[in-house]
Amino acid sequence: MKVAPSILTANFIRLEDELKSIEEGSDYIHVDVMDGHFVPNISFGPAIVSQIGELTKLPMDIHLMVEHPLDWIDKVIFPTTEFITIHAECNRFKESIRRILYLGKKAGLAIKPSTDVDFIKPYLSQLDLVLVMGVEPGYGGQLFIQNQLKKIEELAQLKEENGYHYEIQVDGGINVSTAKQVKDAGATIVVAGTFIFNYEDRKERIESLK
Ligand SMILES: O=C(CO)[C@@H](O)[C@H](O)COP(=O)(O)O
Repeated sequence: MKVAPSILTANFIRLEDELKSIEEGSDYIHVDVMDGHFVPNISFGPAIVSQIGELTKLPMDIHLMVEHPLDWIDKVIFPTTEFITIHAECNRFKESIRRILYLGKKAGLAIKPSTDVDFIKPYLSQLDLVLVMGVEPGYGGQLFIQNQLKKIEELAQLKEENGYHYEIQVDGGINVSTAKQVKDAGATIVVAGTFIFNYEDRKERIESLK
């Protein structure tokens, strides 16, 4: 299981130390950009994403929770940007996937808890990552919605049957118990915020998820 700590829950006053504290054992840093429209919350914009990229050697896994991703994608292309994930529920998501791939980055597509896998089936062959939200996007610290496990199983089956290459990422409500459940269902990357950043021993927390 790959682990991507979500920087949303970190203490931004001590950003550099927070980033250093999760480097060992992590595979990516998950960076949530929120515009206050697609989700009710506002996080930070491209200037902070750029600084995060400079402060850690971890590749950035950028999750755009924004209504108009085409206005944002070009602004979050940095040397360490690995994935850019946009939502299937946002505006012009098909063009957005094309734009991410055109710019040479890996493309992810996220689905909210109420969106079915059927809706994104036609695009799966192009994707490097599918993100199944375990909670309603917008805030850390929520409980994992159990019926999302079926979607992970469905995505794992479609991947196997068709030889697709996407990672199956799960974000929201991840702890040791839900990480085991999503792994058994077929997830390959977990994103965790409060489970890692609300505790002193981050290395131990990351290892427990792996
Ligand atoms: O995208 C989001 C929330 O919308 C997440 O990345 C959260 O930051 C995860 O937080 P926890 O549920 O792990 O506390």
